Amino acid sequence: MRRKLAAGNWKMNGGSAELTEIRHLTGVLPDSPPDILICPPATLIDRMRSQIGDAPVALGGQDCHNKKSGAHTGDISAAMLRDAGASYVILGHSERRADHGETDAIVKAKTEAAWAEGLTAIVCVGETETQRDAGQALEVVGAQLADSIPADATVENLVVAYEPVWAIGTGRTPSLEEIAQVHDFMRGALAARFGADAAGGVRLLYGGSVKPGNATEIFAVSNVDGALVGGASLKASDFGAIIAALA
Ligand SMILES: O=C[C@H](O)COP(=O)(O)O
Repeated sequence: MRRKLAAGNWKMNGGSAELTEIRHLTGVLPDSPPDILICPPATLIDRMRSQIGDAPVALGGQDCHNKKSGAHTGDISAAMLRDAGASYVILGHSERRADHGETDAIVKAKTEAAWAEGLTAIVCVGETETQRDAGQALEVVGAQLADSIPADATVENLVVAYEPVWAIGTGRTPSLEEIAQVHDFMRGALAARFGADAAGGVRLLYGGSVKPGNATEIFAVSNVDGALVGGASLKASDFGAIIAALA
């Protein structure tokens, strides 16, 4: 049985003032919540840890370097994330792939670094609008899965997020049938590579314009085990409603 996961990606948003959102969120959690994760900017992880107290909310980073330490100005290692209180890290988000030229090989190296520090990697995949219009969505997602995920994936160390690039921050979402098609495909691809048991336990998240208004129908889709939420995770009432839809 896969535990559902509601993951919030704050991206490059949030400072001291937004820490109050966490206090509001912990006040509206359902009695039996799914797994909850927030990935704030790295500058906030430590303070957010203090704000959360005993609430069942895990913290994660939004990226890490593939090296443990050294002369890499501006970068953060998986060990540093762990030291700050993170247990997850998002890797290969399309914004990193686009803004920083991250290739599948780089994502794979970062995933190995995350695993070496005991972090669970949320590896992101997803096609552009041009690729979808050309009928290449499954081919693109399949190649990203094959080339971004290292060989020793397990139920504990891997989560996969399907985020069609054209649905991120746009208010547009794929049809429920399209989400099901990609998620079923991903489950099959993972099973072919890692075996049915491991693949059957890896959580598959949908990401891209998830809101309180569409969360329930998306969470009912085959092989959707939760969501990676951007904009709506910044507001406690919205993220709380998405969490409730998953509970
Ligand atoms: O990581 C989160 C995704 O990029 C989705 O962002 P969004 O919910 O703002 O569309």
